[in-house]
Amino acid sequence: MNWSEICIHSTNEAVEPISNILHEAGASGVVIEDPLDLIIDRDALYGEIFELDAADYPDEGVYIKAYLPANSTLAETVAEIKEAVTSLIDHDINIGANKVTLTEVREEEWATAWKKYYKPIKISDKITITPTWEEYKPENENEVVIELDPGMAFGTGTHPTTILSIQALEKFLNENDEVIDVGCGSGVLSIASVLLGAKEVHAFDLDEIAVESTKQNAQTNDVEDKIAAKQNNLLNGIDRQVDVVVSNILAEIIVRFIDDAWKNLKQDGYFITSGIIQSKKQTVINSLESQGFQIIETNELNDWVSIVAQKK
Ligand SMILES: C[S@@+](CC[C@H](N)C(=O)[O-])C[C@H]1O[C@@H](n2cnc3c(N)ncnc32)[C@H](O)[C@@H]1O
Repeated sequence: MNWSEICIHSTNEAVEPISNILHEAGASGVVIEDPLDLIIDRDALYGEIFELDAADYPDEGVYIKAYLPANSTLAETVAEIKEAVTSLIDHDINIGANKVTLTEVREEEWATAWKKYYKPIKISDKITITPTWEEYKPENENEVVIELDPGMAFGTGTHPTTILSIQALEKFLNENDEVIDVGCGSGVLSIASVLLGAKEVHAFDLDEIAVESTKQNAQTNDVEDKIAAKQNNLLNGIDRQVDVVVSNILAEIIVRFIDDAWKNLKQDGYFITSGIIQSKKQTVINSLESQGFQIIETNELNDWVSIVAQKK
């Protein structure tokens, strides 16, 4: 089969909603080409070296690429994608240049195109994420290794927002904690929570494919007995008292369920949020504080921010 590579020139802020639009349109393996990846000292930060070619990257903004079957409905699919992306403006999301290009690619290129970016990555001193198809030998017996095949779900573990979330989990999660993961995607944060000592995790995602991916990846990592994954819209209808709520979703979505996160947390519990673009950081902090949360710390990677808040 022939495939077409769709490339959308947009902004960091629009990466997640556009990735969702592409997935919903049936695209496979979304690749983000962010020029900041060229500057960042990956070797020092995560012990991982990528072979990146500057020619693949825009001067400003990011390229979001995905692969669509080049069949008779391709033109309609691309038109729908363009319309959905443009309508993000109505949600106050900056879509930047919003230039869409289409290139035909051969099947072999498509199959490996996104995988070439996905290599074992050291998230912290303790945690390494490796794709299921790569051989990886832990450097020492304390290293926690998460094996992932995200398939069509978001969450290779390599995105800065996921890295920030895992680093916060490593710092604030205690042995035997109960955790809720809102917007679980591939299940990467749920699995990290269990491997860091959580007793049980309740993982929710609106997207059925993400729920399946979480279940599959939980099995691959032998933690399926500790992760209950379910389709759910944010925390609607959820009523439990946990130690940690973690959520890597856009700022616009986080502010919509801060009250539910508060209700579902024990006293002194932590709300770890990520997926927040720099310009929306203060909005999220203000909403958290007006709910009664105390901001414990904020962390930044590239243009992205994570916030750790505590129910006091
Ligand atoms: C940025 S991804 C994060 C995936 C993974 N947790 C990670 O850190 O890599 C956000 C996820 O939130 C999900 N999501 C978006 N809106 C949602 C909603 N209203 N309720 C539940 N999940 C939602 C998306 O389907 C997507 O899987």
